[in-house]
Amino acid sequence: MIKLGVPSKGRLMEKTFEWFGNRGITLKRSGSEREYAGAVEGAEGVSLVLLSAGEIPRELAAGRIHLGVTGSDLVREKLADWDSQVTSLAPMGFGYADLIIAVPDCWADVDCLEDLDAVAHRFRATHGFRLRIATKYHRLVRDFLTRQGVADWQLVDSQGATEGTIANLTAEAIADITSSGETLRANHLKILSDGLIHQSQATLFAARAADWTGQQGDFAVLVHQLGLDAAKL
Ligand SMILES: Nc1ncnc2c1ncn2[C@@H]1O[C@H](COP(=O)(O)OP(=O)(O)OP(=O)(O)O)[C@@H](O)[C@H]1O
Ligand SMILES: O=P(O)(O)OC[C@H]1O[C@H](OP(=O)(O)OP(=O)(O)O)[C@H](O)[C@@H]1O
Repeated sequence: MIKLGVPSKGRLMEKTFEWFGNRGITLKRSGSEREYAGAVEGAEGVSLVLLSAGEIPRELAAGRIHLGVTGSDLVREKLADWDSQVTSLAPMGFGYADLIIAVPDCWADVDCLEDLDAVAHRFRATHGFRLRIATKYHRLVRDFLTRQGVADWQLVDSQGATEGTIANLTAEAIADITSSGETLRANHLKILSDGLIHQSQATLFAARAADWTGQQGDFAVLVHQLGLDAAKL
């Protein structure tokens, strides 16, 4: 069987079911409301595995699932050298979110990364420690700031309510995803003009490490059914 990993709850799950449904494949949760079992109708040799969106990158990398739907941000964050481990088969047109760097609105002289670099330098000289950026996207933020030549910062881990860390005095800046911008506005934060790290959306990925032996026939049919460009595979 081709194992397809799909987010187990919320809008990502609903939109994923809709995306496959529009292509003639019915995915559904089977069993009770709280049971994480799934069923597939309309595609031969495909089984459904319901997983946390955040765990799907690791399951793909380990080859425990052949295909998986999750945010492109999560794959880049959780997998070192992600494109050597998975192939991106199709952006799915939902689950849009931007990973950005934001600072307090009241930092009138900080609008871009160059300003942040200058402030971070002064901050370290004044306070004796590096300016703190709260995030759960450690790999993506570290790589981005290093590439952009910003120095004198440190990352502090925040697994949720990240925009609140500044008011709580545990960070000076944040890096988090935003979609409507409401949370940033409510917490009096502004995005740096060149602070966009990644534009994420739900994406269908294939695992390079999965055992594809004997799955090629069913996979070829699935690729056709989903309208994927076979030449890209
Ligand atoms: N407004 C939003 N808030 C949170 N995540 C969003 C939003 N818009 C899109 N996303 C995307 O949804 C994905 C995160 O989904 P979700 O929070 O269900 O994952 P998770 O961290 O595995 O959750 P859990 O561990 O609670 O199961 C990310 O790829 C993220 O970019
Ligand atoms: O731009 P917006 O539409 O306001 O959305 C962005 C917010 O949504 C996410 O939080 P989530 O609700 O997943 O909770 P979290 O604090 O646990 O990350 C994200 O971490 C932001 O806080």
